[in-house]
Amino acid sequence: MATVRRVIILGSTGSIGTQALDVIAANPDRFRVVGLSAGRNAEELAVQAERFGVVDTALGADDSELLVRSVEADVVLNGITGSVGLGPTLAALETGALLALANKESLIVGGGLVKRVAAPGQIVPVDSEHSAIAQALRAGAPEEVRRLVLTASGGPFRGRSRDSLRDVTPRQALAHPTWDMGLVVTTNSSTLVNKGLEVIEAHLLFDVPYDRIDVTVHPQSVIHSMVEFVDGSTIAQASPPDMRLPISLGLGWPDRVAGVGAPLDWSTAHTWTFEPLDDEAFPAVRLAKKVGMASGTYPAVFNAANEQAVAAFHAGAIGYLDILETVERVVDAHVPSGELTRESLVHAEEWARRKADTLIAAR
Ligand SMILES: NC(=O)C1=CN([C@@H]2O[C@H](COP(=O)(O)OP(=O)(O)OC[C@H]3O[C@@H](n4cnc5c(N)ncnc54)[C@H](OP(=O)(O)O)[C@@H]3O)[C@@H](O)[C@H]2O)C=CC1
Ligand SMILES: CC(=O)[C@@H](O)[C@H](O)COP(=O)(O)O
Ligand SMILES: [Mn+2]
Repeated sequence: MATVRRVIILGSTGSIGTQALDVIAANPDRFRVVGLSAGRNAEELAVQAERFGVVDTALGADDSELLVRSVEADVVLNGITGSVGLGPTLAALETGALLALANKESLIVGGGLVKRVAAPGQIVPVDSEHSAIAQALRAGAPEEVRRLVLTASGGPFRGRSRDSLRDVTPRQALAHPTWDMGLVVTTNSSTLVNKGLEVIEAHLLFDVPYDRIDVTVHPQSVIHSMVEFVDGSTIAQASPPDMRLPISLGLGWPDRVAGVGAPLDWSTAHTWTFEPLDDEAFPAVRLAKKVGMASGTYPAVFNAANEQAVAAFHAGAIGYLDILETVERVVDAHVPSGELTRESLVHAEEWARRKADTLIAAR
């Protein structure tokens, strides 16, 4: 019989956080919440703390980091949105707890810094594609892996030309076809920046070079990603689009949590389709690969510029196509300086946000 795992949930008021609490509430014999954190929503945090009998809570990224350092836990689920999750990610790794990582930005931005602190197997991906790959990798040895194939839903604007996207509204960008998620990741899915970030995330998690990581568009979001092996076999992970499955695997890794999600229904006819990514209409994946290969502070600059541009788009300050144009211009202007350290990262991120803000103000 497995022991009850003590879990800290960072970003507990968000999409990932609330679904994690659903999983835990349904499995009290497997998990117990010992810490909760949010950004600003103190009211909801207090309700959650009361419901789960949690004493230790935190608001903001710095306090989330302190919470992780001061409360003993077996698993830390980082469900914070944005690169502000880097401090809590590093703190969780330093405690030796398992890190169930939804906050992809912290790994992408921290890159080598995060990898240096992480013990082998300490980071368990919660992002659906990377959870799928982690599951598929159980089917073969690392040297037998030829290629990773990430699936992308294609977002709400799949099939459209770049020109036709000029006047799309925030409301349209938030109409994700298959997933119900927070504002930033949903917007990033529409621009395909999310897939670009996920390619970098896959490279960092699984040590596969960029020229062996592909993206295919799969609008149904049922195949969550695939691993191609050297003998030509491809292992895909399939399940209805429901984040409670990868969240439960993140919390219980390497064990599965029974009954957490509905399985696929084979009694009705249905079709899964795949199509190539339209790089002209959606250049984000190409740009992200370039940034990932450049490594160092480039991924942090890419992400910070995108965070600024996404916020500006939702504030009505720029148009939809300006998001990626801003990111591209900031990346092009970046001059990396020396070794990757926490300080050089902070410096590069601050520079990227200022540069993006200047470009946004000039629109
Ligand atoms: N939602 C999903 O299905 C998926 C999400 N992800 C990734 O998971 C992460 C979370 O996404 P999602 O749950 O959708 O986002 P949400 O916007 O729904 O939730 C974000 C959470 O982070 C908290 N937060 C925001 N800023 C801070 C801060 N400065 N310090 C501490 N906490 C903060 C928010 O608190 P408050 O409510 O107080 O603002 C909230 O709890 C992202 O990295 C995303 O890319 C990956 C795959 C799927
Ligand atoms: C559920 C999840 O993991 C999201 O990151 C998802 O990938 C978004 O969908 P697309 O980016 O494929 O549109
Ligand atoms: Mn994903």
